[in-house]
Amino acid sequence: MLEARSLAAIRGERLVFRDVSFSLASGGALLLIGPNGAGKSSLIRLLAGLTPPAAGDLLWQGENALDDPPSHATRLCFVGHMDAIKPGLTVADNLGLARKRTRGDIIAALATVDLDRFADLPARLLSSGQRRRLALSRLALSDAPLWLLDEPTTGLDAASVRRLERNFAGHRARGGMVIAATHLPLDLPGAVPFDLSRMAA
Ligand SMILES: Nc1ncnc2c1ncn2[C@@H]1O[C@H](COP(=O)(O)OP(=O)(O)OP(=O)(O)O)[C@@H](O)[C@H]1O
Repeated sequence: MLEARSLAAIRGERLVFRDVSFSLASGGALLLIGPNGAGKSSLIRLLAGLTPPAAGDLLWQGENALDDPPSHATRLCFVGHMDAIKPGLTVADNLGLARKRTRGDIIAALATVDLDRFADLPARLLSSGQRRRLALSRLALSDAPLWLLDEPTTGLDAASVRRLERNFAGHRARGGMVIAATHLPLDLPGAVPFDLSRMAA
């Protein structure tokens, strides 16, 4: 169970949102919505432990999640809106960077985004949508229960969006959780839409 209690975020000198509270159980999903600047990315980064909250608490199984950042990092997989891809490496080697992976694991992860046939291509040759798919393939290599995604479908074609939705459904069926910030329609059955514009400070 992930629980946010009265979270607030300051970016620069400005209080972006306050009083953000929600809880998410195993298998659950939350869709962060709101206009540009509402604080969706700021909240995702806060949930990922990348920036500290200005106020409030984040709990994981009832314990303060941010007291121990390395442990928090092991329970989540964050895919930001920047793709964080090394253009000089092959598609497959981009996935082998974080931890030692078998070639089989990497190809299987690439197959979840239909990029396996590009495994040995230099990543700089990928199109923008393909780069996005490569970034998203990291989800399949992660054992983390909490997936945090910032604008995951930007630049994806319709088939890739459907594939990602199936990957989300599979993760949730295995007890995982998905939190995604998006401006685009995303089929996350049963997801609670969370409108950050209501939380503007
Ligand atoms: N590093 C930063 N320094 C100062 N201000 C920042 C920083 N990052 C974000 N902000 C400000 O915080 C506010 C919220 O930004 P954020 O990126 O969280 O919004 P968002 O809802 O994700 O927007 P978008 O829909 O455009 O992606 C904005 O006013 C932005 O200018």
